Amino acid sequence: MTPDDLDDDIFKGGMSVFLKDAKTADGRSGILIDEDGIIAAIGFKSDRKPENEADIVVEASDMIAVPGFVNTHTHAAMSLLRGYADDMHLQEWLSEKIWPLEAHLVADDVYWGTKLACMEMIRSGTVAFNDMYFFMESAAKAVDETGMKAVLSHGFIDFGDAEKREKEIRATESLVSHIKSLNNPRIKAAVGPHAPYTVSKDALKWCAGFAEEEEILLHIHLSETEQEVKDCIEANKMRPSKLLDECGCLSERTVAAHCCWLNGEECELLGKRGVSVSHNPASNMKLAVNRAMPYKELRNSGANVTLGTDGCSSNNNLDILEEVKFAALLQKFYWNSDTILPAGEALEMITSSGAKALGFGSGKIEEGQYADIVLLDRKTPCMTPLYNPVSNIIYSAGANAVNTVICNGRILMADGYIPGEEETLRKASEIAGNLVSRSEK
Ligand SMILES: C[C@H]1O[C@@H](n2cnc3c(N)ncnc32)[C@H](O)[C@@H]1O
Ligand SMILES: [Zn+2]
Repeated sequence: MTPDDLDDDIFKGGMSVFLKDAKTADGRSGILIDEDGIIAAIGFKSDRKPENEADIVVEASDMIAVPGFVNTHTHAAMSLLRGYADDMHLQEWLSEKIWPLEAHLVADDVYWGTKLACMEMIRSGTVAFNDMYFFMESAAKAVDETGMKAVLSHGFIDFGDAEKREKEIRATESLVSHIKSLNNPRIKAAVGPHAPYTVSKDALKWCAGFAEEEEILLHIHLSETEQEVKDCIEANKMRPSKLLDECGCLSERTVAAHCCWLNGEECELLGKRGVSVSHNPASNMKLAVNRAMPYKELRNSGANVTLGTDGCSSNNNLDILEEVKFAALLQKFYWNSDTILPAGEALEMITSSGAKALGFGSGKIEEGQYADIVLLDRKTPCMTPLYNPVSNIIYSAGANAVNTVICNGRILMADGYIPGEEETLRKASEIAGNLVSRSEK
């Protein structure tokens, strides 16, 4: 298949797809996806010819099929802020550059910023993400159009101000009811209290109660810096994880991002509550938070450890394959252990553990599951030779090895081509320029 041969109809979804001769990790060949987007069968002998049954046949003899990747912490529309403020101290970066600019955001910015982010994520094999930002109705529209899956939350920040709190409660309720009204299985709502240092205890309790009532996820930043831990102890006489627990914010529906400055007791607590943790190594290194997430303690405690990119202003891209290599390397470097976070576990972080955190199926290529599949081209330099596919995926593959991406059975990218990408790049550059000039007036 070459881009010239591609018929735009193949991107519409609702059709059966046969990935002819695509190899799975366990050595089976060929995957058949039905018109509802479900994996109907894996592994075909030469006497059975599903190409006669399927609406679309993808010639995939050079392809390795892996589960679609999951990014469990990002601020997608921050793609517009890529390169806007770098090499700064975290609190100054947020309060002097990012928040003043975000005050000028409008819904259209978030729509195009999220579309841009989706293009970038699809290019590195991501099918699902967990997003916390503003004007999330517009993010939902962007996600719907690109065909990805996402959990969307309004970034709730009240700084202890009762009036702000009421406004954030209304914004959260309205987003949740909007997303539920879409009735789209690919798009879910979550509650997004930004962090224990920006959200009051009353608001944290409200967020926990509302997430439980609505049976939706709670997405929060936790212990990214040492300073926020010190401030929390001073203000509340307890560490941030304990504070969140007292407010009811820790459960199996919680995704906590960063989690760098946790002590052993906190790791135990997160494990006991069944929290999902999102490790964000690139952002942590760039913002010099000075500690890596305690992977081993968290995993041993039973927490569900996953991976996120954070936003494009602290990363500065959304490439999950780059991120997963950073994760494996940072853990080894920081904890001075050559065996910590081996390739197989790193792959779980961006597939099955990520899917579990967001409630999007098993994150595996299995019959009966929604087809979330990435085809990696083995005929690229970074995939050659192929002694160990898992090793190549984690340590050598780049986004350039990602050839085809399928989400819920719908083809989002085929042979490196994503419909609508050109327009998105043009609009996003234009919108980003306008945003910055508005903020400078
Ligand atoms: C949802 C809110 O989170 C902010 N945000 C983006 N990156 C980080 C980070 N590393 N730490 C804390 N907050 C962050 C966004 O700028 C937005 O204001
Ligand atoms: Zn973040």
